[in-house]
Amino acid sequence: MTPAPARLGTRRSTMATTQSQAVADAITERTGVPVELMLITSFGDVTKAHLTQLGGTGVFVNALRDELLGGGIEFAVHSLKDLPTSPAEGLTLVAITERDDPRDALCARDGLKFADLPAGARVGTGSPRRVAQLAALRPDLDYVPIRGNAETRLGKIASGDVDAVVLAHAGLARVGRLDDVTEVFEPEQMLPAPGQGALAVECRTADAAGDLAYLAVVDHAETRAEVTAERIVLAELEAGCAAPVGAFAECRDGRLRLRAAVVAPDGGQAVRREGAVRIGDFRDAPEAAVHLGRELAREMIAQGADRIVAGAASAGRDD
Ligand SMILES: NCc1[nH]cc(CCC(=O)O)c1CC(=O)O
Repeated sequence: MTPAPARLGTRRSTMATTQSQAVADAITERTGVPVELMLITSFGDVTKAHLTQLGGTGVFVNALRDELLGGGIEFAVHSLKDLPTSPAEGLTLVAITERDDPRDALCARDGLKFADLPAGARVGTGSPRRVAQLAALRPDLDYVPIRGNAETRLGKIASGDVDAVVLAHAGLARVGRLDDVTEVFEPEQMLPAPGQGALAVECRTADAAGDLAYLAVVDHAETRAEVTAERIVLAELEAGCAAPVGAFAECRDGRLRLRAAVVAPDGGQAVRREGAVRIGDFRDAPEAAVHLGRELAREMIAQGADRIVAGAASAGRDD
């Protein structure tokens, strides 16, 4: 007997449907359960022009969560970095998938690298995290807010509105635009947003331990430990997705290494820290990740990171 299909709610954008379909395929392949994509239109999708004023990506997340709680879909796939750090009542992140390349990427005209951009060049990004870290490296460039999905933003290079844009490598991969990348930023230059590149599978809490427990087949323990540490830093700094906070953790050689930075909007002031813990047994990883993230955030606060976050709070949001 074929199991009943599970309904996966997704936004309509290319990035959303691509990542949802990839997760759907992985679930079907490993469990035999057919997954049906359900296209959900959110308020944010019909009022794109004013997304920054609406409160960033929250509107997209909320539309899917409303469908989950209302029973219209069984599960949803979100870009983890778009999810607030506080848990949603009645819902559970039943899986965190193995993350794609977590780094940010530069797409510039004429194949230019970041160092090749002439002084005064216009770089399109509305993300305070990206602007602050880039300004710390190149204060001579002009960082301009930009709206729309990845394809729209890349179009502004072709039209001459901007000389370059900075986007997540993972997102560019999902919309098939990696050919536009002229440089990938290493974590030493720019730390990604907490959770960047990872996808979160969310369902009703009652189903997570019951009928939909099989969704956990796409969970990836290393990624979960990494993004847990990163998101704890964000939560401890009481910073939302609009804050100039970069955090990047890596599981390697039995260790979990975490690097984080809080940078003032003009790049002038910064608090950067790194730390690591040995992880003997992967079952202990989530606890070790929480501890590592918390300690690092506290050290950063002691160095004034919370004041930089508060000072940047009036800036726009768009990561
Ligand atoms: N807020 C938009 C958003 N949410 C997730 C991604 C990229 C994919 C990812 O990080 O998983 C992007 C685009 C971008 O930042 O360039």
